[in-house]
Amino acid sequence: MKISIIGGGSIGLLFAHYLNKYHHVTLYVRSEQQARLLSSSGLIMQSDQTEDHQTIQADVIHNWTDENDLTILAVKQYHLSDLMEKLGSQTGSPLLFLQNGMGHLSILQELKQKEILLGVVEHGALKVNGNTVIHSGFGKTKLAKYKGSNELVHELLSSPIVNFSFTLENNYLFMLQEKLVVNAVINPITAILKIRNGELVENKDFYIVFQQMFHEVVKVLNIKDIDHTFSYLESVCRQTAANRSSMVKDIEEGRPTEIDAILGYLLDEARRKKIHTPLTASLFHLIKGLEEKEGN
Ligand SMILES: NC(=O)C1=CN([C@@H]2O[C@H](COP(=O)(O)OP(=O)(O)OC[C@H]3O[C@@H](n4cnc5c(N)ncnc54)[C@H](OP(=O)(O)O)[C@@H]3O)[C@@H](O)[C@H]2O)C=CC1
Ligand SMILES: CC(C)(CO)C(=O)C(=O)O
Repeated sequence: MKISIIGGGSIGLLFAHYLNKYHHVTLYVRSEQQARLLSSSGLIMQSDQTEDHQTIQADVIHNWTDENDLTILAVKQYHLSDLMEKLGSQTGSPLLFLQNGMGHLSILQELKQKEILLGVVEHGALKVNGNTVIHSGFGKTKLAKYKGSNELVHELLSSPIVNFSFTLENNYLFMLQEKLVVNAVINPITAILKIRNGELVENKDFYIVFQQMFHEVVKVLNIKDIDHTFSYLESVCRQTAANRSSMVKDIEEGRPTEIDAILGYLLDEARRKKIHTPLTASLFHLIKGLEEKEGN
């Protein structure tokens, strides 16, 4: 397949590395400098097991068109609004959105593309510089259809790429909600306390707040299988125990966080459903306050 990836950050570089092994990938980035670096020096992927260097096609976002089989959106939630005009001007090729949170659901309704997929990335990736990425956590990418046929999903599922598999989920809403629970509980609390993910389940007092937040979130999302969802949340927390969440890193590095698409989305839902969510509101404002204080 001819695949375009928009965004040369951690996830964009990771996806470009793996998909380029089996497909024809072009990476669209914001700066001329990064496009030149990738085109001239190639893309480097580092992990515990290996370091891999390959040539990659890269260009600036200005030159992106939908003359391809798939465009993958690998930017943060808060970057999407800037791309809407560009995505709206082309209506042909299918799109795959990989963002955490659920803020992007409302903008998908505005797009005319006939095929739209949603993805949940369970890998960990860390951009080192414009052409180097560390694959820090091995997982998989879950895909679900938002609209259109299943053909594209099956093409991706059948790409035999080592350490980079895709699975098909039946219901995009359940898929995004499950990840939202994880990000809504783990990210804000770890960012406020500046702790590793694992400390949430290791420290008995932090664990009380972890549970309280979980119960608020599942109530807003009207999740029925509470035991299964709590086990999933706890297992992610234990599997990523040594990690610092993306929100901790965003706050510390002075970048905006994805809090609007995570807790902001939940607060809107809570308001709409008239559900009282004092802890979600407090965590939301504490993160907003930290963003302001750290100049994010
Ligand atoms: N990193 C991870 O391990 C995981 C990330 N995710 C999710 O994946 C999404 C992407 O995250 P991540 O890759 O870490 O984020 P990064 O901040 O590392 O990368 C985002 C990239 O998007 C680029 N970008 C922004 N606007 C545009 C534009 N208009 N045109 C082209 N490029 C643009 C930025 O460019 P510039 O560098 O020029 O600013 C940046 O390189 C997020 O929603 C995140 O929550 C999910 C699971 C794991
Ligand atoms: C799963 C988790 C919490 C891993 O750190 C994550 O997705 C994040 O940090 O954004």
